Amino acid sequence: MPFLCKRCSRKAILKRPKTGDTLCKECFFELFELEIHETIICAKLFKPGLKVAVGASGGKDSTVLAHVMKVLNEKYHYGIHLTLLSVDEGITGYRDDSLETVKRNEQQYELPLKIVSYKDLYGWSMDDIVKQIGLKNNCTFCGVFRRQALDRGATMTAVDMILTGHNADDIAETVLMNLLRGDIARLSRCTAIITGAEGSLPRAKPLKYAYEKEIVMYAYFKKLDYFSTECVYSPNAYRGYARTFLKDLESIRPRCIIDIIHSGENFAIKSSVKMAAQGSCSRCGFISSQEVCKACILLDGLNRGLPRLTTGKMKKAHRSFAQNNKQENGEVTSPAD
Ligand SMILES: Nc1ncnc2c1ncn2[C@@H]1O[C@H](COP(=O)(O)OP(=O)(O)OP(=O)(O)O)[C@@H](O)[C@H]1O
Repeated sequence: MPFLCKRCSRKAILKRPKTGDTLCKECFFELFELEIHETIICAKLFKPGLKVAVGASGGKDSTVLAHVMKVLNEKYHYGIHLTLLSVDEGITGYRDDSLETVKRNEQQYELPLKIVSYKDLYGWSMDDIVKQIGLKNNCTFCGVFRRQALDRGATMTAVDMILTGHNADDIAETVLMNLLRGDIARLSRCTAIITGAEGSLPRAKPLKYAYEKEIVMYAYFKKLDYFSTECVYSPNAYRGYARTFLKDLESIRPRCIIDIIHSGENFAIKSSVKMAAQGSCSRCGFISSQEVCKACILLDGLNRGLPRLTTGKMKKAHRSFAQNNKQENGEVTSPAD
């Protein structure tokens, strides 16, 4: 006997990873989109007229996000102006191919696309950086530069908010990683649906409760055009451990992903714990919790031929930056003078 859809009694074609319910394709699409809509409404993410950029990498998450945002904006009349924003990190054989996908998405979804590149913004592509520093630690440069490049691209196109395709699995992994590292500051903000609202460009994660497996199913059944290759410059090893652990937990108890996110949301941090205040970088003006942001410190290390200095202890890198800055401004004389 065929399985029937739990909602409408038509023939079911899938079992929802999140709940175990058997569903037909139409009910799955409806529920998947409705849950994202409810996440958006509960968090009061949008006001009519808001200019919103979807951080579009061409991968499954951001492609599904762009598609669903377009559907929901029309269906529920959010009144927001959607665009696509891509960062070209300059990774041959990876980002060049995925950007081709984003360019097709631009046509398919009729959304304007802006691409910013590391080469233009920083003078270095990831291919250049890896040539300089090798494969170890290159993710540090890529992650820090990408974060800022999205802010820079958003400023250039005058958008009010950036959406990223972080999904429930990503967030649960991040909770686990921050717990294991004892990083209270990040733990306190990694489950927030919206971050950076004070003084900097807000970023939101509408897929925060969407399971990765369901995102893949949605993309597959909707026949969305996305790019599915891993970065050629090695995955983030530490996240890999958290991912494997989470997948093992999920195979025993699928709810564990949502449970970990809810636990993260309910952490109470003592008011006496000192948190770094977010301000702006004295050099580039973009968001920073230090006087000079990490992107400027990393770039300074690259430009001075000392990139490894900046992948060790950040205090040392900040000291070296300050010393070099003083010398450049003639405030101190070097021992050779
Ligand atoms: N090069 C990029 N340009 C624009 N946005 C990006 C880029 N890389 C990542 N993002 C944004 O950050 C989110 C998380 O990226 P990450 O690479 O950690 O995850 P992912 O699971 O591979 O996402 P995706 O499937 O969308 O590629 C993406 O969904 C996207 O919104």
